[in-house]
Amino acid sequence: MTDPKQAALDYHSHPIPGKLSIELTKPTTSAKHLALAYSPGVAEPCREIAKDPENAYLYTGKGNLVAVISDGTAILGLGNLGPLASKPVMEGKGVLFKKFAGINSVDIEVDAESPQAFIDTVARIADTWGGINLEDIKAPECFEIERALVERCSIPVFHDDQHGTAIVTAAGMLNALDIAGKSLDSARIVCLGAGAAAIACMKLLVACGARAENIFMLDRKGVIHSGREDLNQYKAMFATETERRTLDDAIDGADVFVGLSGPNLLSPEQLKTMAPNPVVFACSNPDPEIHPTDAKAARDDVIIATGRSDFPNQVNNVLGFPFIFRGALDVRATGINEEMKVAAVHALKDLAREPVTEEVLKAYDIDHLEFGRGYIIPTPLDSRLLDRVSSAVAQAAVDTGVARKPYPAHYPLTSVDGVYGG
Ligand SMILES: NC(=O)C1=CN([C@@H]2O[C@H](COP(=O)(O)OP(=O)(O)OC[C@H]3O[C@@H](n4cnc5c(N)ncnc54)[C@H](OP(=O)(O)O)[C@@H]3O)[C@@H](O)[C@H]2O)C=CC1
Ligand SMILES: CC(=O)C(=O)O
Ligand SMILES: [Mg+2]
Repeated sequence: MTDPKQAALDYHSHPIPGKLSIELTKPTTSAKHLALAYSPGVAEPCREIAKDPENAYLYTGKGNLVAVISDGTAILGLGNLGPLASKPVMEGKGVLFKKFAGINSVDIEVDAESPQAFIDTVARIADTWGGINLEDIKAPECFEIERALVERCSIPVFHDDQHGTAIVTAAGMLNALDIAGKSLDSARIVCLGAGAAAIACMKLLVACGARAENIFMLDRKGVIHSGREDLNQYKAMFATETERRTLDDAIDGADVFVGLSGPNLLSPEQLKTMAPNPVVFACSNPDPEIHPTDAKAARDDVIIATGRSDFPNQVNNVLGFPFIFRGALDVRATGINEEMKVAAVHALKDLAREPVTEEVLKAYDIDHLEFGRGYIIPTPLDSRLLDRVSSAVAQAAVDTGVARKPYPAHYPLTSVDGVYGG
């Protein structure tokens, strides 16, 4: 059997290093072409953009170009390995942008000595892009970084680990609880992790109907409760009045576990103490808080999801960011607001309830898949996502007044070949 570690390294290094390259969109075979592409022809669009910056959307790739920017401080669940070590993940996000939504991207790994240095670096290059996807930046710094960049930039700035993850988690959670015969407004929720992804997920679950008083959030020191004096302002929003202190205390009787922390932190014994039909989203990458095989061995009524592509129920922001940016770029939205996020939640949730296509069955080499315990959320290889999520996001942008262009005439999108319309 192929060693998975070696297979992953080979995939990244052969036949050429890396996962992305840049293609040309114009002919370049003659001197005439070169005189248009470069000197002297290139001066004409330069003059037009100098007259009106909006012309950059007409004469350059800006409108379909997203920067994937990280400082490498929270690479998946691997921690702070520095900017360069984050490059394979950032290239990976670029692969997903292109494959699933036809969006070009460039990854940028910033070696910044402070959050302010990072903000200034990104703000100075912001006009180059149609949007900025911030990635794998640790909490609490990520919150101020995103806030400052949203304020300084006139294009969508979106911290994927916060909002992409939250959107997909909320969609999967609404479906999973429905299947379990429970509802978000009465579910008792344990969230292990209190960082970028965890805080955003719990905020969006509350916006979708969960009760803040029903949520126990934990960091490395245990339950975030009102008696703690070491909480930053983001954790403090989830401080509860409780005597529970440890994961053992919090998980007892809980309906839901959301893991956005690190590997192997939920034991089968702890899972056994949860309420009937527990919903477990063990979303740490690459290694979940509990392995699905161990979870199912511990109890057969569990509905389990992970962030990985090699198990059913992949709750991962790959289902969000490509299509959210597609919709936002196509109406030239100035930002990605709460209404656009909620629209994406419902588009994802609803698509999972439709019959699965042959294309998906083939891609996953299975005969059958239907809405239920083993299928709570669409798979990333479902090509209907492009239309469903992008159009919902674009419509919400138009409806809420952040779109600078009308709802796209070339929608619905049936494939990435159609993203330029025409
Ligand atoms: N499936 C998906 O789509 C996504 C999954 N994730 C996963 O979520 C995890 C966190 O990512 P992110 O939020 O970006 O990172 P952050 O660095 O912002 O947050 C990490 C959080 O995890 C907590 N944590 C770490 N180890 C433990 C532990 N042993 N016990 C309790 N809490 C712990 C930290 O606690 P403290 O505050 O005390 O340091 C911190 O609150 C990663 O594993 C990542 O792969 C993230 C985004 C998307
Ligand atoms: C999926 C992702 O973005 C993460 O684990 O950080
Ligand atoms: Mg990430």
